[in-house]
Amino acid sequence: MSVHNPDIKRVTTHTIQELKNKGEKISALTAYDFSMARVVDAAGVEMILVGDSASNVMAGHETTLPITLDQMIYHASAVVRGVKRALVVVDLPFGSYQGNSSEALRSAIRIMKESGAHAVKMEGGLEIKESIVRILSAGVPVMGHLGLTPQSIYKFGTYAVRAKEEAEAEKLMEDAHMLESIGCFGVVLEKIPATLTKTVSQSLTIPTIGIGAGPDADGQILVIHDLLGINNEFKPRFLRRYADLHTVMTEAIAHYVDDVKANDFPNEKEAY
Ligand SMILES: Nc1nc(=O)c2c([nH]1)NC[C@@H]1CN(c3ccc(C(=O)N[C@@H](CCC(=O)O)C(=O)O)cc3)CN21
Ligand SMILES: CC(C)C(=O)C(=O)O
Ligand SMILES: [Mg+2]
Repeated sequence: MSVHNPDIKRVTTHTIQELKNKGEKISALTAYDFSMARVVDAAGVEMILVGDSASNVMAGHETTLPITLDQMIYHASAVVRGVKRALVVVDLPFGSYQGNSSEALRSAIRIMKESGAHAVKMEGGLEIKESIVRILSAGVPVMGHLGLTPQSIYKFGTYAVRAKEEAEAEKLMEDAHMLESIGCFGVVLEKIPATLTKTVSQSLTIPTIGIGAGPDADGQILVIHDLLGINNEFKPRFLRRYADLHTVMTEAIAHYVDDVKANDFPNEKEAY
């Protein structure tokens, strides 16, 4: 296996748009730390999202709501130091942009200034239009996020598929067009019917990045720990596991424990 498009030196929002224009799918994954970001970047992924899923995956919270702006900046700055090629996008966390557009702008600027990331992502449509406009006006690229928006989990109550009903599907389509018209460079579509993803992706010029949204998004994203099978509890139907690192890691660690107990580690060569 080799890295795709080795000629691309640095992926920008324009590169992502060009991939859609020429019909090449966009690959994206999350990362939350330096070491993981280095691996993900070197393997050829075009976009790395420092997701607020760090709240679940890194900190063990039930939802994405508790993670703070300072914590997102800590994760994002570590990721940026590990990335040479991919576009680095950072989730604005819950509470850092919903209040008003001035607060949203301040949060986005803090992320850009303190982490060195290239863009931010925000959940929602019309409700947050003014905030997105302000951030875009400051020259910060923004990615939208529609469908299942985990920061609103307590409004919806479940992580079930979104926009199955006609009215919700129409609202999503309107929001997607609004995001494109104000200048967002892309939009994440999470857990919506595959047919709706196809319709939205074909009618937008900007790229869509799907998760649990079927094969017709312009790109795909997964949480890196899910893809690698580090997590063995999270098993939604949309997830494909490409490795069983949970087993690999558990066996390696158990082996180390055995060796320590047996006085086998360290040996003579491993001592000074
Ligand atoms: N590890 C991880 N992976 C993710 O993809 C992820 C996070 N964390 N945290 C933030 C959000 C939350 N996401 C979610 C959460 C649940 C489902 C889900 O489908 N859960 C169950 C129950 C769904 C239901 O209530 O019907 C499933 O089996 O599908 C999907 C995406 C996606 N994001
Ligand atoms: C699942 C992706 C799209 C996300 O928003 C996250 O990881 O926080
Ligand atoms: Mg997120």
